[in-house]
Amino acid sequence: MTKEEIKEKKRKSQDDLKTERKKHKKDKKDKKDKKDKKDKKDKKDKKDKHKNSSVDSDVVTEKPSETDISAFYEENEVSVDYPVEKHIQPVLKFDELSLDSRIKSALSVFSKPTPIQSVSWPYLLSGKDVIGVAETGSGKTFAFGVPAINKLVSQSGKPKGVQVLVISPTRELASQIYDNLVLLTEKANLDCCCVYGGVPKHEQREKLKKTQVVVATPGRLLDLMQEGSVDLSNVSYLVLDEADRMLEKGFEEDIKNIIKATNTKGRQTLMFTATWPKEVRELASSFMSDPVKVSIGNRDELSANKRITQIVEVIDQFQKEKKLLELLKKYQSGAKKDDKVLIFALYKKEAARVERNLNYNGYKVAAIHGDLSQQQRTQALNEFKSGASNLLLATDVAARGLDIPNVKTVINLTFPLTVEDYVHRIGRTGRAGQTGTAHTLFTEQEKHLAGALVNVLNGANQPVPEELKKFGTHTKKKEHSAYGAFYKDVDMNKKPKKITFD
Ligand SMILES: Nc1ncnc2c1ncn2[C@@H]1O[C@H](COP(=O)(O)OP(=O)(O)OP(=O)(O)O)[C@@H](O)[C@H]1O
Repeated sequence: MTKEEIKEKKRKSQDDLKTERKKHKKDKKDKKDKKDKKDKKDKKDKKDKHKNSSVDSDVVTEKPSETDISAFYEENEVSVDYPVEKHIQPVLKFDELSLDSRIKSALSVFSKPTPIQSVSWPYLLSGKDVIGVAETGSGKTFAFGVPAINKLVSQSGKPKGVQVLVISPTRELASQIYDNLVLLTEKANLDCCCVYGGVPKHEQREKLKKTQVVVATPGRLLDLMQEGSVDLSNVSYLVLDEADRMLEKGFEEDIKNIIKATNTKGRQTLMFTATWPKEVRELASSFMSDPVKVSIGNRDELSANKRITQIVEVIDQFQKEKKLLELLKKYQSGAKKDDKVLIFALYKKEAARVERNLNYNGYKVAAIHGDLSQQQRTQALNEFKSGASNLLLATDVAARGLDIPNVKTVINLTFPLTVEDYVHRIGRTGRAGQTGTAHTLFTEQEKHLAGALVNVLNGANQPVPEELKKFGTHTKKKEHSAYGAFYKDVDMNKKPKKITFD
């Protein structure tokens, strides 16, 4: 090849490269334009979708403006999984809702509905089955509770038999839901009864004879059903609170047996939770009829409350208890000395050891775990709620649902067995619009959960420590949902052990 030919070839290949680059740039631009166009269209569709949603005149008395609704949907990242033509507009103020005046008066302590209440109430009041997914501490108890009691008071005459049943995974949570529902039933001259294990049955049997509303943990409820002390055949409003926990494989049979005993034809079924993993969705739908799924925030991915500052520290597991003492100094000294701190351990043996160690170091600590009697558990929780004690040590029995005022910090001394449990645990702070901090000690033992934790941190715009990234960011699929918060040793080869609620 002559020099000229070589030059010509070089020039040609440079031209080719230029054309290639130009083409690539153009493709990229086209792609971007296409995406922008699609985003614009999606946004428009979303707006139109809300415009198209109908007002159910029976449940909504006043119509909020379309602009208000669009702004509300966007601000709260509301998603309603239901055919557009069947959508019902949300209620943005209590006044917009057609509710019994006694129930309205019980709500007057609040200024307006929370987003999950705004969106789910119109569907619930018109008799629809609803799956409600919203962050921890966002008012889900009244979201399902208000329509339940309103349904009872709308009947002519005093309703007979148990008509509303709420199932909850722990005794403490059942008791808290009961405390909330009683605020409504008392006003409406109805009875509410709470049924859970660890306390004598006699009083519960007596109350069951005349109540219309029951809040229960599954174990004790089944026990009372088997001895014939409760008839669920009139239950026409059934709620699974912390629904994903209640649908885990180890609990499936108990829940099926309870649901079978309810009024299967005319029943309205509700599932509420802050985490809705794919694994439970199919089973959930088998108990529901044409459900509306309402989510607040982007809840298709596991996500934590964004008002919680999440700090994750990767440390050697033998350093954990020393580190805990440092953290308590950090979170409970000076101006913060009376701040409430909740510490999570994983196993009850671990909790008992840490409790001794904290007492030895001069901390007055209340504790809730499975080795304690129900009376001790209730007393510890009450002391922490009232502020008589500002340090509570708990296992995952306290991870879900508990609404304890002013918990400033959650410390995860040992990481839970699932990242869903992590989201629930840290959700004990930052409730009802407040902020909070979650400080988590992460060790190599939990490295298989690192990827999922990184996703949760990223999703809430929290810093991800380099040491955590080193464990790899792949997410391990949950192999069996029975290894939840109440499970002891995780051996993936073993058949899942049946977990019972009491
Ligand atoms: N409309 C409202 N406005 C302000 N606060 C409210 C409203 N409704 C309920 N709350 C309060 O918000 C707090 C949290 O409510 P709740 O315990 O029902 O949360 P949750 O969504 O069930 O949380 P979790 O997922 O942890 O179970 C409670 O103290 C409750 O009284």
